[in-house]
Amino acid sequence: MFEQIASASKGKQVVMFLDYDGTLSPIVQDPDQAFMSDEMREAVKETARHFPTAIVSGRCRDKVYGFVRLGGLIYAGSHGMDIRGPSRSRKEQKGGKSVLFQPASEFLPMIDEVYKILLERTKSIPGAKVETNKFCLSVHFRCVDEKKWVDLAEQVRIVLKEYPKLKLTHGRKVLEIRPAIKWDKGKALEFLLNSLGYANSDDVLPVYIGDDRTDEDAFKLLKDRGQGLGIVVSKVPKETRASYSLQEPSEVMDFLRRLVEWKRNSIRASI
Ligand SMILES: O=P(O)(O)OC[C@H]1O[C@H](O[C@H]2O[C@H](CO)[C@@H](O)[C@H](O)[C@H]2O)[C@H](O)[C@@H](O)[C@@H]1O
Repeated sequence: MFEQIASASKGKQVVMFLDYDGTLSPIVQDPDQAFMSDEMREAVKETARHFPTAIVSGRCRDKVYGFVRLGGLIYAGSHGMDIRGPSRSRKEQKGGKSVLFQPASEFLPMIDEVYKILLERTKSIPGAKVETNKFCLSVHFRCVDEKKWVDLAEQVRIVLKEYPKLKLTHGRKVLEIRPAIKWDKGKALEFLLNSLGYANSDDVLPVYIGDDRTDEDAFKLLKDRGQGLGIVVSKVPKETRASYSLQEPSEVMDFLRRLVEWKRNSIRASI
């Protein structure tokens, strides 16, 4: 797989897009403890030194930055609804100037309201956890007894009936609530490519690595563009629009290291 990707990227600018949970950090029971290893941080840091790199997460931007703790990267939180991205002007980009893009900002009061209601509604279900990700909410059931999953989903459904402008999606043992706007990780990827100046460029190779259903929107975008590569992180074969797969975050780390090494060698060879 690596050789195929390296050969596809010859003469092209690789732009790296990385999901966080399950891709850079292993899945753990407590979402607040999903730390990334120092080795992975180093691999991401080196990746960002060699290629434009963005973290695209369901978490809110501040939270995912709190886990990654690296400058020089683009951060897109809340499934791409909270982007601190590069300025469109090359001059400003060089000066490190960034711009905020938040297409769902009008939903903030509604999301806050629903967060409070869900906290109240789910507090009697042991193990249930409601997490706010600024423009989105996550209702976790990883630590809920399987017999109670239906009850929890029903509580969420009842609440959302009153909020038709919000929609429900599913992730890894999590129900995700977000504004029903046409915006997802795929749109965020496209937005970032445009912001980086690669809107209609043939000599760019976006690479997106992710493990969850919301990452499929980004894999689809790449397929539809006929440009770039999706890499799904999964231990088991699953239906996906990604072209390649890695089994777990440690393999993602090895892949990033190899890519950096390959880039260094190609720079050396060209001198
Ligand atoms: O887009 P991502 O960066 O992958 O974020 C998706 C969700 O990830 C987190 O939940 C998942 O990881 C947790 C920690 O390993 C795990 O406990 C949980 O079961 C997983 O669903 C995060 O907590 C969510 O808010 C994100 O939406």
